[in-house]
Amino acid sequence: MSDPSTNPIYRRLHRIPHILLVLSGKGGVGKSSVSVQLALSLHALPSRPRIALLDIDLTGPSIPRMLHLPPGTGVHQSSEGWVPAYADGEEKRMACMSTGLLLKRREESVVWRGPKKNAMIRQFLSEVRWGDVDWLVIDTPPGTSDEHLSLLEHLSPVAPSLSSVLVTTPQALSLVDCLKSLSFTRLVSLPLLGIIENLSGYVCPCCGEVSNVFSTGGGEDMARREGVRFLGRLPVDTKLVELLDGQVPEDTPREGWALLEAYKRTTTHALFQGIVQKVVEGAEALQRGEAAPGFREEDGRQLAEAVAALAANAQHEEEA
Ligand SMILES: Nc1ncnc2c1ncn2[C@@H]1O[C@H](COP(=O)(O)OP(=O)(O)OP(=O)(O)O)[C@@H](O)[C@H]1O
Repeated sequence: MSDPSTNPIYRRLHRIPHILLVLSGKGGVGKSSVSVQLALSLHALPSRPRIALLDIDLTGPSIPRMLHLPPGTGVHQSSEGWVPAYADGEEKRMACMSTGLLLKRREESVVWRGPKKNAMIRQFLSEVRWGDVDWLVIDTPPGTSDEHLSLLEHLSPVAPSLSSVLVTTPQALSLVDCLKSLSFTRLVSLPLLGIIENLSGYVCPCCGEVSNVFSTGGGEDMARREGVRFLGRLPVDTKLVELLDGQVPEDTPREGWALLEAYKRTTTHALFQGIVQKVVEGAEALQRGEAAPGFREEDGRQLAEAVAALAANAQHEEEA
């Protein structure tokens, strides 16, 4: 086996204790907003961890908009690699990198084929100067695409730090795709910390009360059936949308990071506390060598070996 210290991705990432992939079977279920909320909620922990948020949704990057970072903000080249943008000002505990930050205008489209996407993912993993971060949260594209395979191939030298969470909505169509993503995590031996059910119920914009006007519970049922941990349910919250669309309410206290302060005042933030606690517990248990609940490798292979087998199979099918 080759010496991992010669691998630029290993050298850049091997000191990060927790690398968390946010997955969803389907587009539009709220994966990016969950990634941002995970990053914000981790940032707000009393232990004051340092967070890096990497947007691998290369052609549909929404993280910069949600973090209120306009194109071109902060990202620049230095002799030691790309310096990421910081969303929390001088505190510099929330670093972000995304193709959205490299564009000149937000409306600019990114039309790339597989090899260019693969090269960009590699660059993001090997060339960004994250510094000593405690959590690297990676927002991935929906489904189980070429990008996922590239990402896991590149990340296999740091496999012991990897885990994932899966976002779904309660509707049957989303749940079917969620099950496909769940089986993907097993196929590649990627530990899954659990399932989050988003857009489940509704927060009254006037009183903040949560009601179940739509179907709920599908994600929880699936988690139970599959023996996977259910991390929690997040309702439709109009205040959250306004915030992630770039509007910090007028009455937000001005000390501290305005986005985080405004987020802490949403109903969803209160509900997210339980989720982030379970994520931290799950990731720390993994670090101690315990298996994630319901985690089973499809055929007993370790991540690197399983990803290599899947990539070889994909190549074989392309050539056939
Ligand atoms: N709990 C929620 N309450 C209200 N709106 C939400 C919630 N979660 C997500 N949204 C909104 O739904 C839209 C889609 O969310 P988001 O971009 O996070 O989905 P996604 O799964 O990442 O989509 P894509 O597949 O396009 O990357 C956004 O406008 C977001 O603000």
